[in-house]
Amino acid sequence: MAQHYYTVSWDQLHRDSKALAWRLSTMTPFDGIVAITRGGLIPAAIIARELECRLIETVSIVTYDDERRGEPRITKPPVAAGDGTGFLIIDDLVDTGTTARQVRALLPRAHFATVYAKPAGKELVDTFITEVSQDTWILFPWDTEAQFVAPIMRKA
Ligand SMILES: O=P(O)(O)OC[C@H]1O[C@H](OP(=O)(O)OP(=O)(O)O)[C@H](O)[C@@H]1O
Ligand SMILES: Nc1nc2[nH]cnc2c(=O)[nH]1
Ligand SMILES: [Mg+2]
Repeated sequence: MAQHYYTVSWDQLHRDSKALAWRLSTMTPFDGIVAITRGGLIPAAIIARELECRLIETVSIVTYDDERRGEPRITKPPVAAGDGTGFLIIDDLVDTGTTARQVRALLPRAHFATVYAKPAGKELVDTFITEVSQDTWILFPWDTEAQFVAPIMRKA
């Protein structure tokens, strides 16, 4: 289990994804975006809007079951991105780099960007915005919901 949690709100995810779009805007135009599902879908939608890119391809890769990492399985390869030339790959984060390695092998010539990155995987991506420590688990807005929390004194 992770030592720390880093909770990302919808608002923060939007802001961080937009910051990534600003950085990528100096590298445009891209012919299309490849979103790594599922986590890359929402960042990819935000970035596609900012870069005025209307061609979105997907690659489906399953590596985790909650916080447990397994063997990566490609359940849908990209079909319209060739070797990746001119394409931008978007994922929510890179952690160990397992997913990134698989996708890079499929699309070696694409530009790879993530919103968040951990040290073990950050060398595998070309551009990212925010780094968190390796022992931190990022909780995305789709992983969480607001709920009652007991007062500090009651918990003690
Ligand atoms: O660098 P890694 O150690 O490979 O971890 C990063 C990957 O893990 C998560 O995907 P996950 O497999 O949980 O699937 P999901 O996107 O469908 O939630 C995340 O969205 C990245 O794609
Ligand atoms: N939600 C989430 N999925 C991950 N997959 C690999 N690392 C992480 C993480 O920190 N958060
Ligand atoms: Mg993913």
